[in-house]
Amino acid sequence: MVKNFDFDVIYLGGGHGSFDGAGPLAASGKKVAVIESGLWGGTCPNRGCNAKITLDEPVVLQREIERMQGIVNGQVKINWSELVAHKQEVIQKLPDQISGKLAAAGVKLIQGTGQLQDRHTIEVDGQQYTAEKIVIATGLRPNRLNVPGRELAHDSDDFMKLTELPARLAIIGSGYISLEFATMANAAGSQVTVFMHHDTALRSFYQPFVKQVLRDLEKRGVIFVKNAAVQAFVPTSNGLAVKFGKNQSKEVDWILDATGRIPNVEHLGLDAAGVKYTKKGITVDGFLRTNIDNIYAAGDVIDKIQPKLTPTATFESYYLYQLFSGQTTQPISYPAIPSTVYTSPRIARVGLSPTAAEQDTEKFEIVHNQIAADWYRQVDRQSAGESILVFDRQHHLLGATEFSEQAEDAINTLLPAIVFHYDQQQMWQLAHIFPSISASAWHKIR
Ligand SMILES: Cc1cc2nc3c(=O)[nH]c(=O)nc-3n(C[C@H](O)[C@H](O)[C@H](O)COP(=O)(O)OP(=O)(O)OC[C@H]3O[C@@H](n4cnc5c(N)ncnc54)[C@H](O)[C@@H]3O)c2cc1C
Ligand SMILES: NC(=O)c1ccc[n+]([C@@H]2O[C@H](COP(=O)([O-])OP(=O)(O)OC[C@H]3O[C@@H](n4cnc5c(N)ncnc54)[C@H](O)[C@@H]3O)[C@@H](O)[C@H]2O)c1
Repeated sequence: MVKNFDFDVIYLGGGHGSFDGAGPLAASGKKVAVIESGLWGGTCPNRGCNAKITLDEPVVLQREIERMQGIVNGQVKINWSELVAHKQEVIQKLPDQISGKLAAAGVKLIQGTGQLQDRHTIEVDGQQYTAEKIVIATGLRPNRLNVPGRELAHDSDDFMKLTELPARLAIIGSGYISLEFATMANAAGSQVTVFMHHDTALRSFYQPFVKQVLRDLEKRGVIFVKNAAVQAFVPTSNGLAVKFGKNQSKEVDWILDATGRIPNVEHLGLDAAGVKYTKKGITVDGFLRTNIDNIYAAGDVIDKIQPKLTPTATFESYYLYQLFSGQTTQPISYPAIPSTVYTSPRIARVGLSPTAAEQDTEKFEIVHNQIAADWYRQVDRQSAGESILVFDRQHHLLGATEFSEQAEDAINTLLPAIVFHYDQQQMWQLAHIFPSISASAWHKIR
């Protein structure tokens, strides 16, 4: 007997993990609903990528003018409150644009907090909706360090709403958010202290490049406290104190807890529906299916080895659209997912890392390039920077890592060579606009 459901597919959560696939799925004729408790579009547009990159833009400008001193004169001073207002202007239309596009494709938008009642039913504000298939795409939320005074610390969302920049900023952790926000706050004039859990930062990036980024930030006045062992946050007459190490203390005005993000798996009714999860997220198979065969997951909430980033969430969402619309019956096959830390200079990477390639130098060719040796990077006087390219012995590009002002563009342009395994002949079929970052980057791989 075929049961009649309200929808073919309901997505729980309205971020990239759902909307990139939900729209095309509805447009293909399926009955689709998306439930969102907060802002349409989720983390990336509203309190992640788009918001952050807007705050970063004056840093890029400041650094370029710094390098061009003498040719242009004067320093750039960042007006933080104007910058935050500009960021708000840039991002405030995004939720309506995203929900508008979904509605136009035929998706039913349900605003509210959803909870599974059973394997086919989700309740939102007392109303029940049923679907043949359900996709959980509820993302992550900031971790809160479990120390006394934890309520005195804030998260990245709070930081991006600050209309006044704190004079003295403590950042706990040394991952993506810590290093990006330390870069911005330092450039805008804050005294920044980063409290590191261990003695390394950005552990998934190539460490010789990370060390150069840290050295540059140190020269600019950022203090890094290694193996900090943060114990507590306490109010003082003049601000707040971070208690760390053996009875050490640092007084600041504001504390950013950037100690990672944890999956939104609680209060979703996962147990009621029998869906398995761990503290790293929802467990799925190669079809992004949970142990309950009509319930799937997508985006950051999945327990996975792929980086929890927007390109991964988008790829998964699009894969589920293809699976649900019958365009594929195959398990998901992830491409090489690139990532960048938006420090200034940035570090970007994709594919096989130099560290992995160094383990077998017979098998791989590793090519180092100095950014300053590239005439195009001399145009804006880039002196810091390096790229490392990894090839197989037939000269197929397998991986690329770069530390430079435009590392994200250099890595992006090389993606097809890695994903489609181009040979020399194919590489020469691409005639890039000259001069450009793409032309520079491809010049080094052919
Ligand atoms: C500060 C910051 C900067 C970042 N910068 C980058 C970057 O530069 N590049 C990059 O690739 N990635 C970046 N990321 C990561 C990126 O934002 C995420 O990988 C991406 O947003 C994941 O999308 P998602 O759909 O899985 O989750 P989310 O976008 O988090 O969406 C999940 C949605 O589910 C909703 N939800 C949760 N529970 C319920 C419920 N019970 N009912 C209804 N709705 C619910 C939430 O409100 C949320 O809108 C950044 C993240 C942060 C925090
Ligand atoms: N450019 C980007 O793509 C970008 C930017 C920001 C965020 N993100 C995404 O958001 C996620 C979360 O970012 P994040 O920076 O919070 O996480 P992260 O995992 O990158 O870094 C967390 C940091 O907290 C530290 N830490 C953990 N426990 C600690 C403790 N007890 N004391 C001190 N330090 C401690 C870790 O050592 C690490 O340095 C990232 O993993 C990424 O998926 C991506």
